[in-house]
Amino acid sequence: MPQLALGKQFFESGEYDELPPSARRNIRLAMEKFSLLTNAELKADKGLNFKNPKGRRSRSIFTFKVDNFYRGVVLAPESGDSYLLLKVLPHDPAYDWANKQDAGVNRLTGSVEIWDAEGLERLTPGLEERAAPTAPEQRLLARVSDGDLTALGISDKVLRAARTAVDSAELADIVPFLPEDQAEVLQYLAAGFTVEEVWRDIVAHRPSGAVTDDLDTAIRNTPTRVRLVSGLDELEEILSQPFVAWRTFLHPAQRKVAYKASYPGSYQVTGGPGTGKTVVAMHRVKHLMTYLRPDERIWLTTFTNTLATALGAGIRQLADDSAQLERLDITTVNSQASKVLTEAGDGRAPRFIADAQELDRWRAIVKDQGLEWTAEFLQQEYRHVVLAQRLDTLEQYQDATRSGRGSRLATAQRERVWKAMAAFTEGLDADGVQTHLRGCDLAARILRERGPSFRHVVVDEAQDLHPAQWRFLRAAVAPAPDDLFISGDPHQRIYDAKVSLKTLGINVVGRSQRLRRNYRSTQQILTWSRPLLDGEKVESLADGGTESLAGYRSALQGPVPTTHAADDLDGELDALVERVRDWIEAGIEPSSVAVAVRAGWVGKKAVTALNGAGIDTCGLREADDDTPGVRVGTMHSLKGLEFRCIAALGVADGSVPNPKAVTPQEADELQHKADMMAERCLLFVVCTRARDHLHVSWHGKPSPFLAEAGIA
Ligand SMILES: Nc1ncnc2c1ncn2[C@@H]1O[C@H](COP(=O)(O)OP(=O)(O)OP(=O)(O)O)[C@@H](O)[C@H]1O
Repeated sequence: MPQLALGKQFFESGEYDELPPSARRNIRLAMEKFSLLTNAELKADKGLNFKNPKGRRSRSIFTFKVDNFYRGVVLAPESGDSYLLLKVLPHDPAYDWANKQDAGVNRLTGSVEIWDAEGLERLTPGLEERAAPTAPEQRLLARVSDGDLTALGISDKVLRAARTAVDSAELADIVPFLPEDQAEVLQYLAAGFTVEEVWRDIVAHRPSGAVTDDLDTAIRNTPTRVRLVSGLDELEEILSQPFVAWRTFLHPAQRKVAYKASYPGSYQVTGGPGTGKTVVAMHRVKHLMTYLRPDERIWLTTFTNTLATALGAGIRQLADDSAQLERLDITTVNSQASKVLTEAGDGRAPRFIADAQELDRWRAIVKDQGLEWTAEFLQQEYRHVVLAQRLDTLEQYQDATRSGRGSRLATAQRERVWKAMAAFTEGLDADGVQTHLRGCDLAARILRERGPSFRHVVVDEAQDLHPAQWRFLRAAVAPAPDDLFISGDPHQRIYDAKVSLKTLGINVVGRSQRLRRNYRSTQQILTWSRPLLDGEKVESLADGGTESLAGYRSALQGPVPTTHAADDLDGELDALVERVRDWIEAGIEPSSVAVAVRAGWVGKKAVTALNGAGIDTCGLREADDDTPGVRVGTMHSLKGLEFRCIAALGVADGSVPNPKAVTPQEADELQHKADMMAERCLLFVVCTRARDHLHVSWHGKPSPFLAEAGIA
């Protein structure tokens, strides 16, 4: 029985979803024939019109007729009866693509490799010429011997091209032409990893099978890039859903984490922006759902409602068993806490106040009690000391270490601060309102009494959770194998939330994995954005250590981000309109473009300017997938999202960092540093939301973050 298979290239191109229904139907019919006929019969079939392209590099790559306009490209090894569908393209591009590709077997893992051999061969002599003035021992991979490269699965032709690279940027030039696994090894070596580390962290995790020259065996050996199809029913099911590569092709590091049978306790996955942490969290949910016992439930949680909605949509693409899905709750931490408070109270949901209203209350208390501290100071003291450590009495507060706070408070002062705290909470209770964090604290206390409600909790965007929220999470699930699965990135901490998970009863020591491959943004966007955080100490998610972006890279290529220094706001808005118009005229959907601003009033100006130029816009928070128009929103509202194009507007001195969000150095040195770091991370988060294009602008002096990064 022939083995049908779909290649990652076929999913990735996204072109299948765009094909007319008649072409899609014909692809299904062709695949049906593949499943019925022998290799020889297929090649003789008139309807399919199997053709080996004239300039082909591989004897096993064929094109076949889908209809008068489209042709499919398939790998059909002579040695067997497997058919790997690689692409469906219009007639000429299909031949062009098929002509350039070669197929081989990775000498280390036995997996099938398809690469742009024409491009690689065409480029290599020119690269050698370019590299000639640089002595071989000064080139990028000089410290790695040919033997080691070969042992890591690098083939001779790739080795020859890789040896020409003098720096990572030059290596990036050839990456798009290389077999994926080999490119990955070279990128890690280029990032400074040793041969042993690459072996241990990358190569050893790859699925491997018998290494033969036989492409038929190799196709079956490649689960990370090939989806084997068991029969026509399964094919029908796959082709009837929209194509999303992450659903099928996990990186070995992602698969290992998501589908490990069980962890003896909590587990943590970290990684830079776009490394697929959310994808892994969703696959983990799928895995856990399969093993759920009757009466058990899973809670998948994240930071904002927008992200929770996106998680819901993602999970439904991944798992379609409605009985399983009914046992999954997807809510933010705050709304789950609200649910617990509602159930425990009189059935009415608590009324939450926003940060600005909270600050107004603190201002009133400062005035009433004639205090020497600012409202901001008291708000932070309440959040970072009192709520963080769950202090209930003055005695506890007097004894508390105020780590992270840069100002000292004497005993008498603490007494006065405590009086302010009491006035604050009494005021909330008297008015029947609640802050979200206090709500989480109360909900955690209720659950500790009542007992946990979930068997597993999976947390995404964990870096911004406050200790009170962590206590609620801890109380929601009993300590047990696979209790908490945590995913987050400390480089994206934009709300100054630091926790020691261990002291909260969550232990991930020895149970964590860092992901390094970015699937979202081009390497150019990563290379541009990384210096924003270079040299900064980024505290890890769990316990005091530090986290780094070592080895963080992307296989995607695109244009270098652009900057624009304008004389005034009007000039900056003109440049924004021009850039957005260029993107749209190049065929990018307006809804895939986002404009990020630090201050709301700048957003309004951007909307007026874009609308005035005939470009529709819509507020980021109000938009759903179907709302047309360019998205405009605050930098914070971009958290966790992604867009093909991002324009960051107003990245100027005096706006980024936003002085209102930064405690003055003289008021509290440590808090000042923490606030600055959160603002720095915010800019990093915004830049790394972009998939293809990034545009950053300012007028007046550029943001000091850009200046320090050597960008402006
Ligand atoms: N194995 C994969 N194959 C293809 N695409 C992937 C894979 N893993 C992730 N992606 C894609 O990469 C993008 C980023 O993934 P995801 O949102 O999970 O990353 P993240 O680490 O949670 O990002 P961030 O921390 O920046 O919010 C998404 O478009 C996702 O579909």
